[in-house]
Amino acid sequence: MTLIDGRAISQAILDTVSADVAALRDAGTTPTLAIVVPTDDEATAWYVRSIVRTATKVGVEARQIDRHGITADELVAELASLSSDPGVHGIICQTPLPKGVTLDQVGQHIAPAKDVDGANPESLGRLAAGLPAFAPATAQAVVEILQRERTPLSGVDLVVVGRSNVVGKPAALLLLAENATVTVCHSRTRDLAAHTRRADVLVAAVGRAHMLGADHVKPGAVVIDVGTNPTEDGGLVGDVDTAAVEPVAGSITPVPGGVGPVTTALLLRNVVTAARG
Ligand SMILES: Nc1nc(=O)c2c([nH]1)NC[C@@H]1CN(c3ccc(C(=O)N[C@@H](CCC(=O)O)C(=O)O)cc3)C=[N+]21
Repeated sequence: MTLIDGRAISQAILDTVSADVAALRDAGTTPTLAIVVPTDDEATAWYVRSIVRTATKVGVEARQIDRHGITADELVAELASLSSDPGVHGIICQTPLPKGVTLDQVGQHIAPAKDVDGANPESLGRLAAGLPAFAPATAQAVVEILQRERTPLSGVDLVVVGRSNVVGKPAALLLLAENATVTVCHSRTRDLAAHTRRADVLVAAVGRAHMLGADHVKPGAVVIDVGTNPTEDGGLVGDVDTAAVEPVAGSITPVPGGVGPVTTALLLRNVVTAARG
């Protein structure tokens, strides 16, 4: 069993991003990411700090816009204003959103050219149609890890557990584009284990701590654990019970140290892509 090193993959991506940022800066453009923070949620605050820290390291300017408890109308106005600001290349609006506000509602006000976390439904539609678009960074991270681990994808049985617009659905679309035979399972799926046990590649994106155990995994399978579920003692666990699955799987991404760091690196890579225009 191999533990996949997400931090090393993240660093490799960031090395390329750093060089690309330096070239853009030499040409007179400072890649700039606007981070709209509509919540004072602690996990979100951690993620925002981590984006700002990593952005600073690679030379991307991170503009943090704290708007705790913002209304839907105000958020729409903020996103529209950033969309037309020529000094801003990428926009991410952190979730969770204030009560009564949904990402579907506000995401459409992020210009697709700046939609570096794939929040605009138009970006998801373009992805489905095979047109150039930004996918949510977490969904991209799943594919990037599999490619860097040289996991064959063409024709393989691949199961995604979870169908959210931010992870499961876009990950399934990206993996379909890699010619995997993709099955999407979800909360209404009958006999989940019967599906997941057939998977050469298993992607867990449900958001429930340790939901998948040894019984769900095919011997030798590659397991990508997207879950970042906070524990009572302030730690973080995945959707997969890693200790239980270790003797069965061929390789697995740990939590922490797996998909999370790669997500942040790809968000910044997307900002560079957006800044190139
Ligand atoms: N619009 C939007 N897009 C997001 O992608 C998004 C969001 N909102 N809201 C919050 C969640 C959370 N999230 C994480 C990303 C990286 C780590 C990460 O890198 N975690 C480290 C360790 C953290 C620790 O040890 O506490 C790791 O997994 O190794 C965690 C969580 C992205 N989110």
